[in-house]
Amino acid sequence: MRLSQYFMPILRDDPKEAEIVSHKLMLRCGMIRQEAAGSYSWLPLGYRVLRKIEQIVREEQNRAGALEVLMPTIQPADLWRKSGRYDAYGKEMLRIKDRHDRDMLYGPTNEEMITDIFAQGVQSYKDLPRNLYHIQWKFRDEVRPRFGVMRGREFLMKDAYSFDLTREAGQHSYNKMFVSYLKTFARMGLKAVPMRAETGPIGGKDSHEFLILADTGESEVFLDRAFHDMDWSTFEIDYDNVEAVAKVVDEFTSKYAATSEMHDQADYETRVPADRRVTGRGIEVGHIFFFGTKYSEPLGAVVQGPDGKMVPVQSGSYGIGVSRLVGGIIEASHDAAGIIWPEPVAPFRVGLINLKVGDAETDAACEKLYAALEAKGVDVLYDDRDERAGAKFGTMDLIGLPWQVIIGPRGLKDGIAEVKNRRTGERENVALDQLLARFA
Ligand SMILES: Nc1ncnc2c1ncn2[C@@H]1O[C@H](COS(=O)(=O)NC(=O)[C@@H](N)CS)[C@@H](O)[C@H]1O
Repeated sequence: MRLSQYFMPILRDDPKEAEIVSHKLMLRCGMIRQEAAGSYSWLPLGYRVLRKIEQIVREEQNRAGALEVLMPTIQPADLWRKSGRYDAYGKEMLRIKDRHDRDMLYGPTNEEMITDIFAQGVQSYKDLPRNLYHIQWKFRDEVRPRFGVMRGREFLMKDAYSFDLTREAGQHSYNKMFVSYLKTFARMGLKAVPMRAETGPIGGKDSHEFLILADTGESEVFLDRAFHDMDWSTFEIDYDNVEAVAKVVDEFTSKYAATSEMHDQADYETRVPADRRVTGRGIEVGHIFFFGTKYSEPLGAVVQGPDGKMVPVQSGSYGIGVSRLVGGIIEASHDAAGIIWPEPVAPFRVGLINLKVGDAETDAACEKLYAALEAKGVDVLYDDRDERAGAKFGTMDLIGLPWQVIIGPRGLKDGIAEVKNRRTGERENVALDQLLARFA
């Protein structure tokens, strides 16, 4: 992509309404624009990141055996009346009427709808287990939307729903989602620590939330430093191996980690030696629940068991804040100059900087590399604007692409370009004919 042809309205200064760094940087980089309280347009640079995060979530859900569907954002109120949540959900629910005066709502979540879909599609225990998920916009009329996309009113969520015959089988479905979350967040360069959690309006009694540590997190967390020493980005897992999956869950739940709502100081001091106690703040990027027959019973999601009797299925629901993650990753990965994108979610992998637009040799060298990178499918943003070098460096550091390739007349004399690693700041001179191999 040529920057001279892109749409990336950079702001020079921190917008006054932004309080936390991710909100400031997303506005300054022209990634989003606020349309209403808690509701944003995703501009090209931000939308590329959102789609990359969504795709990683999708791949790991599919790998865990979940099946992707897509349900509407607007739901009939009747389903919610059956479960009793229509009134219970409170003011967060955006209630609307259609032209025939029918009660409808903008879905804050989809337990009722997916259970109804499942109920009509499955009659026998032989069709279990199943896990259906979608990645869809939600609306929650938060009393105080803030921190940009972190606590929005319209936000993108992956929500998955599992269906099993027995509580024990349901536990394996829950455990598979637990493990898939560890892998999902690790692929984004995050260590999202699983913590026992409250179940709130979703219900049930088993629940874990996954938090990334960041000073601006809304949750206060207490954990064992041992988590930091674990590397969970590489482990492979056979999701069909019930014991192996349960073992990973045990490994991650045997260490102490709790938000303030669930924290027990005495237990903390007993289980975690003083030098390993870490407290801080965390951003909840995922939350999983097991709630048994809470929805299958009122919605009549029953199957014929092996003994011929009809039983309500055992269910859980599993959410990831896809749009929240864009802000969350910035909170966990930035410096004074701007964002530092982990490569798997970066909007572009390479920022190509032409230090002297108009200089024939420099233009030619940049065009050649740009075309070669594009031809190899490398996401490259080519800053071909007629701007001062300093401004170009500032912009590239601000938007946080993982790699910068800097080409100018001086370097060309020696047949080299400068390659800068945005995360480490390391600079390296690379021969022009070696550049493509570095990235392709
Ligand atoms: N107001 C919000 N803005 C942005 N992300 C949000 C918001 N509320 C929740 N999320 C994200 O969505 C995830 C799941 O939301 S939740 O309420 O915990 N869970 C559910 O809604 C269940 N139905 C899971 S399928 C949260 O972990 C959080 O990352």
